[in-house]
Amino acid sequence: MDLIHQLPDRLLFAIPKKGRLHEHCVSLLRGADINFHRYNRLDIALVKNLPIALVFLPAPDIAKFVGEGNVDLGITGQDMVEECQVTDKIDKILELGFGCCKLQVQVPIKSGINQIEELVGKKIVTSFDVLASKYFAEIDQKYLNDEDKAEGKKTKIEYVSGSVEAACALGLADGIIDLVGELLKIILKKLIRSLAQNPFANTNFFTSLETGETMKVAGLKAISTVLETQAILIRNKNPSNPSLVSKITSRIKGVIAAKKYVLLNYNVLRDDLKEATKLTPGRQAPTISPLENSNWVEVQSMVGKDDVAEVMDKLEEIGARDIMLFKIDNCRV
Ligand SMILES: Nc1ncnc2c1ncn2[C@@H]1O[C@H](COP(=O)(O)OP(=O)(O)OP(=O)(O)O)[C@@H](O)[C@H]1O
Ligand SMILES: O=P(O)(O)OC[C@H]1O[C@H](OP(=O)(O)OP(=O)(O)O)[C@H](O)[C@@H]1O
Repeated sequence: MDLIHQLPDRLLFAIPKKGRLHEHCVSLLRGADINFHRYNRLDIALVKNLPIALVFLPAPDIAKFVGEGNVDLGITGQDMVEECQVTDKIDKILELGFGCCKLQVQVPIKSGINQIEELVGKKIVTSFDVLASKYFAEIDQKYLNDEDKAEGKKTKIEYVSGSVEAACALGLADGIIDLVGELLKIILKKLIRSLAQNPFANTNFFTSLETGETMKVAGLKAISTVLETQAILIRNKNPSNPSLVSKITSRIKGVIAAKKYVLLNYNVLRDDLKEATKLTPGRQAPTISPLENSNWVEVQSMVGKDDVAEVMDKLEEIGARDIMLFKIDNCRV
């Protein structure tokens, strides 16, 4: 298992070794047919079917290493790229649609604080000290009076590596800046739709999602948003193998698109075709095939998963028949 000597010819692709993004990344790689075996406790894995080595790193290090060119490609949060100040050193290839959350200024509900300016000159605890310092530098500039500015007064930012939400309760801070999970809008929409159809369904649905629960449990409320973030695929500006980077990118795009779309197939009277294809215009155009009975045609079209139930209802209303929905395992769009 001489991994180290096999690395020079391989593209280095970093993914988070743990935490919120790890499982999503592993399933994305599997979907893109990037096959690997990771030996227990090893943070490097060779990909069996492509000249790639996966490197499992903490999310902040991924931003830093891709920015500095030690690693060619990586998946991390947009927040990490900005906190590590490597925005100019990397190319952001793709938003991945998971790890969606907001970096927010939070205060104890009981503090009576409602406006960001009430925190000026006070103490903020965070793991995002770079972003927090930038954010409060502007707030201080706006709200501190000239006398305080002349005295060099400013909001104090203190770094902690985790469990930020405990800082106010422990008397360490007046406010914190921390991530707050955001329910994916798509999932929320779906849930509302499914509840409308069956009010007793899916009551445990929320427990598996990022929720904002930590903030609530810690007795905190958000008073301002510093940043909205999600997981992104990033590359160094000079990757070692640009064509392999393109290949991986288009495979990952395919996996993401496959998650977003389904394939609808239905029959409709020729006279109703125009109205039907308005509902299912497809990505380029729908495929239309004649049937033995010349009054009817068959239509095939990719439809956003999000809207498909509504589209099917409307197709039925205009007289479409034999409406079938197919899951897409993978695609190139
Ligand atoms: N609650 C959340 N909801 C959605 N995405 C999140 C959430 N918390 C963090 N993230 C995203 O995941 C990235 C990694 O955060 P995470 O806390 O999982 O990392 P970690 O510190 O490596 O893991 P751990 O907290 O297990 O030590 C963040 O930079 C952010 O982009
Ligand atoms: O809105 P929620 O879904 O409740 O998630 C928010 C929490 O998630 C992150 O921490 P994480 O749990 O990853 O652990 P950490 O405190 O060790 O960073 C973040 O720092 C919040 O504390």
